[in-house]
Amino acid sequence: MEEVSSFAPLHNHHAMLIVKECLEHLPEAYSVLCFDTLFHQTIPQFRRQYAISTPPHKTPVPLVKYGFHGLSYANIRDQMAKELGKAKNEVNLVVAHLGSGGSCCLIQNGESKQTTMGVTPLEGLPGGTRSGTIDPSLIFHHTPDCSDTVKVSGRDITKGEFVLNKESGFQALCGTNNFGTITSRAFPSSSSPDDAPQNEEYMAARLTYQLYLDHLLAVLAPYLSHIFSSPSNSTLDGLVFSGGIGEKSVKLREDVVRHFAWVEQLAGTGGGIDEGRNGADVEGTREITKDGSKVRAWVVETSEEDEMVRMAEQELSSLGK
Ligand SMILES: Nc1ncnc2c1ncn2[C@@H]1O[C@H](COP(=O)(O)OP(=O)(O)O)[C@@H](O)[C@H]1O
Ligand SMILES: CC(=O)OP(=O)(O)O
Ligand SMILES: [Mg+2]
Repeated sequence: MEEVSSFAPLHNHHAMLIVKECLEHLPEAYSVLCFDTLFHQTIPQFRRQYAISTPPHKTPVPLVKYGFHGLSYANIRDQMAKELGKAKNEVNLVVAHLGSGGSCCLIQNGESKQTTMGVTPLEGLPGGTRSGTIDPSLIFHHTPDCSDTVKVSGRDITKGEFVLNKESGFQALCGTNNFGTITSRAFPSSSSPDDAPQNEEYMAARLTYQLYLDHLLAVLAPYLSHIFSSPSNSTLDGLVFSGGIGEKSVKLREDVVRHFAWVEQLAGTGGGIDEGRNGADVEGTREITKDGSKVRAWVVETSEEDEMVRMAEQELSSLGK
């Protein structure tokens, strides 16, 4: 595990510190490691493979897509199956887990079939301080000494990874990594579109919001079409919003769902976003689109902790403990 720490520099090192503390202070306890990548083992090989040669040196793990937020996706899949009264292996979902790092997952028949994060959590959507997918060559021009290392929290990390993980994303675009702040700057509630402020802060927030929405739609559209066009003619059970941004940003959910209004028009459902449901100040799993919508959208409060408890209980009961 030490060896793979560098693959998720914002996460694995801290996870390793917890593992060490547990081993040291709870030596009698039975430890269960819950991997955030496990849920994505069902992604087909052609989507896991990168079109690059095998490196000449040995790497701790093969350089393929692993995906992350798997604990969250498993928990959301289970919550949605319960909500819909379906078996877990029958649900078809497109899930957006949007937190300080964001990713999306295509879930068909209860299994992950594609996700946006890759060999590390950097690929895919931009995040609070992460670049997300960029032209890989850009970093050599931006930080010519990108393979030199810097010390972060007492360990070495390449300058390139530091820039891409910690000095990019929303923070780099508009000076804050909080999407709530970005939305309130970009859409000040008091002003009409005609007298919206044209200052730098407003413009930067606006650009960040547009960029994020655009990246998100560029992922969600093909994921939805995978479900609608599947040979088994399966139905979409939900477009799910989750994570801090997905659970809290009424505006982003509305803009995403409105983008798919054409699906409702073609199908003649009269469906789409239900402003009352979307804006309601309630907690827990709920649908936010009108009854009869073809793209049924939901908010699901994810719990990676619940999924870890479930995995640990399953492991212990299989051992008769
Ligand atoms: N009111 C809000 N509206 C939109 N986004 C919000 C709001 N409050 C917090 N957020 C976003 O939620 C993010 C945290 O999400 P969370 O899933 O808890 O992140 P983490 O990836 O750290 O687990 C914050 O970084 C912020 O961008
Ligand atoms: C795996 C990952 O990127 O998690 P988070 O988005 O919570 O940082
Ligand atoms: Mg999180």
